[in-house]
Amino acid sequence: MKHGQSMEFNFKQDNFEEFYHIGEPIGSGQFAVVRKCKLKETNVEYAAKFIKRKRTKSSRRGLSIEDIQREVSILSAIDHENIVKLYDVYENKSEVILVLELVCGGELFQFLAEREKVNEDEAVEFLKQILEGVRHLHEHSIVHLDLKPENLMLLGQNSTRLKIIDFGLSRKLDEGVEVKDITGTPEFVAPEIVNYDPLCTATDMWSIGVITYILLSGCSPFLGDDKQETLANISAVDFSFDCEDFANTSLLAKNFIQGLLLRNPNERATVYDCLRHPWIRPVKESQAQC
Ligand SMILES: COc1cc(-c2ccc3ncc(-c4cccc([C@@H](O)NCCN(C)C)c4)n3n2)ccc1O
Repeated sequence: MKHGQSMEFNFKQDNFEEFYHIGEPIGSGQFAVVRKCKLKETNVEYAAKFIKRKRTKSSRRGLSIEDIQREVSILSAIDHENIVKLYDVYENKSEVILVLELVCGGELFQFLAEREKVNEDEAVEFLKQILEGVRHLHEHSIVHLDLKPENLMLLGQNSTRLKIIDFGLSRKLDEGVEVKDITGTPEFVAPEIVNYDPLCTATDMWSIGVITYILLSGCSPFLGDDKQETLANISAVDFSFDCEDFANTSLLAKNFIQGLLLRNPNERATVYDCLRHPWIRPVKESQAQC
């Protein structure tokens, strides 16, 4: 597959169970369940995302084939070590089944929950992987729009290698086509989502700012007592580093977060700015420019 060229997937009409053993459920989304599965021919394990199809256009249950094709088209256009891979697609009357790279180290969220927070060196190692994966997306004019710890998964039980999953809200930014009215999880959405303004790559960068804040403190910067309060805090960009958990956090780390949690998307650090930020890529003595 050439760089940037979508690998077109013809949705296979074969009976999925003829080729795969279906295993236990490992996760779920609104109209989807993710199960382990094993290819009979090779015994290799995969993740299978079973997506319920709308039966009629007016149905409120299930996803339209257009929404499903959008995720397949996006997943098939990307190939990066920090983004989950799509291998095959099957369909029947009621479901579309995405055969994906199995990521079985659990959600970064769980890793964090067991540790409450991580030290700055560990946070930087996770963030470098997130930024490299998001750089690949943004270079292909793709925005994820649902970046949060639950969608950042560790490859294996004792691995700190990270994969971005769940492209159900992701979009290709086509020239001159405004992307609006998409809502991820309130805690992580940018002000432009709250205000129904056009979305862009900077929308993902805001979420990375929220994820970094949580990684370093275990606190969520805009979380209110309810959804309305959370969205009001986001719209007002009302956050601080007062949380006692920031007492020992470096100024560079706070500067990194402040460069992302800015109301104006045009002022926010890009993924390139973040990869060059001295907190992420410290300038070694020998490299110091005189
Ligand atoms: C849920 O949607 C997707 C899941 C995946 C995916 C790929 C490989 C893989 N290995 C393990 C899992 C997995 C394991 C536990 C939970 C989940 C998922 O359901 N949780 C994501 C949370 N999201 C729904 C907020 C997914 N996955 N999920 C890929 C694309 C998706 O759109």
